[in-house]
Amino acid sequence: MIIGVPKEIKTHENRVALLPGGVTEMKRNGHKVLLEKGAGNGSGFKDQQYIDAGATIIDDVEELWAKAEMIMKVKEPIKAEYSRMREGQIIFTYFHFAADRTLTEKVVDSNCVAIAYETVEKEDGSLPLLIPMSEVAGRMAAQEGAKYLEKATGGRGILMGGIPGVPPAKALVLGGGIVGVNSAKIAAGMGADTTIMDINMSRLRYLDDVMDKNVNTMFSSEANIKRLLPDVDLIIGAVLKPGAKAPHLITREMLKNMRPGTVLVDVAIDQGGCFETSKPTTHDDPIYVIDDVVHYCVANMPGAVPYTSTLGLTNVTLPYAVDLANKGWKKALNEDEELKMGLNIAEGKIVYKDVAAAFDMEYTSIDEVL
Ligand SMILES: NC(=O)C1=CN([C@@H]2O[C@H](COP(=O)(O)OP(=O)(O)OC[C@H]3O[C@@H](n4cnc5c(N)ncnc54)[C@H](O)[C@@H]3O)[C@@H](O)[C@H]2O)C=CC1
Ligand SMILES: CC(=O)C(=O)O
Ligand SMILES: [Mg+2]
Repeated sequence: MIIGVPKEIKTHENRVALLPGGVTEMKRNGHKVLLEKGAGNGSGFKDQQYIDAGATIIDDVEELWAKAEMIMKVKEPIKAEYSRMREGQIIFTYFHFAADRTLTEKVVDSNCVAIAYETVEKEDGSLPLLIPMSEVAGRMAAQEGAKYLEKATGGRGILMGGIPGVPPAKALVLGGGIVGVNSAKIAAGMGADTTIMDINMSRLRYLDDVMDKNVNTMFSSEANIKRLLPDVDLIIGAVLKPGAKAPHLITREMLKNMRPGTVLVDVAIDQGGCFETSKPTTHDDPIYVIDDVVHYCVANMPGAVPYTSTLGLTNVTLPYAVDLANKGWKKALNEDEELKMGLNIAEGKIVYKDVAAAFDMEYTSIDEVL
């Protein structure tokens, strides 16, 4: 199979979908890799390393998309890329369809095969291709939160850990999954008095067992959230129902109950965001203020630490990509339930229920396309 790896073009997105070692692995399996010139630069991997591994460097991105039978990317295709997607082509990347109707419609119209990293799912419900990026974004969320709590960046001017004689900041983490546990770890490590909320009681029991002393757990409900709002400094949004649009746990009205300079970091923004007032921002211009509350809503947080993120991502995506290349998408998905969960749209049909539901579009059972 011919595999194409374009350079990411989203603002400050420096990750790349395949490492030189991945090229070697693809070649060993009889495949050909086309890499867009400079695609690995942002993560510290030079064209020459890819050439040495056996890749062909392509200068013209249109040519790369036209020739590739499978595109491996990091972020969802954006406007400039819509016209490049084509019938029968496998696109293996993050899509986050439920947050983006236009993208959903463009992918349907293209008749390509969209396999989304974020919905590949193991039997135990874990999301193996999302986990490493959630680990990165979770850890970053606490450090970005600490930064924007500084007065000069619009925050309340409170130090996360306080000092002897002065209490620390209070952090609230909504969702105790991978983003949640990682952000709570860092926030608590900085000394913040941290609360994690979730609707999954077994998860709360686990977190209660393993987290530091300055982390409390609380059942997630509107009443409990409202109770904490007047007193928290930092809120991290980390909820997820795989593939679906995120629920709004904090409404615009509720911002009035917060102190000026409170910081919201909405990591769930890639699925539409869990605060009503969230809208996607970029690393160029990451925050905005509504009712004196600072909002940080960057949809590709891991793009800021591309060395760590590219290694973390490609560690987990490569085996699935090799399988897709070796078998073709239908056979690979039919033989692997985990990968099958990744198929969102194929041949113009939406086969992931929560994506169709997000836009009231037609849903087709996956077995009809496989
Ligand atoms: N902005 C960015 O750059 C990035 C965003 N993400 C996003 O972060 C979000 C969280 O991802 P993960 O932690 O990996 O998911 P996860 O599945 O590990 O955890 C989600 C948690 O939310 C809980 N939850 C669901 N509804 C809830 C509610 N109403 N109240 C409280 N908790 C609730 C679930 O029980 C689960 O424990 C996803 O939308 C993911 O795509 C992940 C990586 C990077
Ligand atoms: C998961 C995701 O959206 C990202 O890594 O950018
Ligand atoms: Mg994202």
